[in-house]
Amino acid sequence: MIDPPMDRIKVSGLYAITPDIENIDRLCEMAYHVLAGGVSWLQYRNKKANSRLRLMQALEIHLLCKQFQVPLIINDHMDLVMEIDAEGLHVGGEDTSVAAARHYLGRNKIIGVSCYNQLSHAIEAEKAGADYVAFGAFYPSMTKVDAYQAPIHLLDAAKKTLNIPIVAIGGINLDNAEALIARGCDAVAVSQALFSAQDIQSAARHFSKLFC
Ligand SMILES: Cc1ncc(COP(=O)(O)OP(=O)(O)O)c(N)n1
Ligand SMILES: Cc1nc(C(=O)O)sc1CCOP(=O)(O)O
Ligand SMILES: [Mg+2]
Repeated sequence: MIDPPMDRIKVSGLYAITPDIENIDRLCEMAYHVLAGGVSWLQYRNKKANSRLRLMQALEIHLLCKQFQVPLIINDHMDLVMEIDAEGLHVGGEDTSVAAARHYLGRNKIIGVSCYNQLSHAIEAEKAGADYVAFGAFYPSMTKVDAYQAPIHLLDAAKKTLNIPIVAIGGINLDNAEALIARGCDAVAVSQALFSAQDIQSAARHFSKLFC
């Protein structure tokens, strides 16, 4: 078993995931508001951008994250983590394996892993050196309409079994987040309910307060 470094900050609180937006200024404005609203972690995820746009957007967002001392996690693209020296990588079932990512990124980068509704997958991910695991989708998601569905009681079993932080994801909003937090997830990962909010900063503040 590979232990993740113990001195590393642990995933907790509100974990924002960027939407598929092309305009860099608009994306940065939105990212600024989630950061000012108190988000603890930010993931750069853009499933539509080409490699050039991804690099430009990730660089700009990383500058903002550094101002707020918020770790930036890159979705899918391991090379981009190294290219901009981001804090970590998130991988899913169709991405690089945890072992390969750890080998490439080394011990100082955070690696998060999607486990959908599979506790066994999470146990393997922890053994392989993941820093956190994500389960979902707990609610219907407009961002990922074909997501696997996860039952809320999965969090109880995950809490009892795993030693690394647990992130809940999928259709989470200000009305349903508390139920997941009460079940013991360490963080909630949210995209639409934050970035499509009329007042993004206020939405981020309200989500963040749920963890106080
Ligand atoms: C925190 C978090 N959890 C789950 C995912 C989903 O990852 P994946 O299954 O690889 O799907 P894509 O995001 O790549 O479409 C995530 N990105 N972040
Ligand atoms: C990227 C992603 N992964 C999911 C999973 O279940 O693994 S759900 C999801 C979308 C999260 O966005 P929203 O908060 O808008 O539902
Ligand atoms: Mg992925």
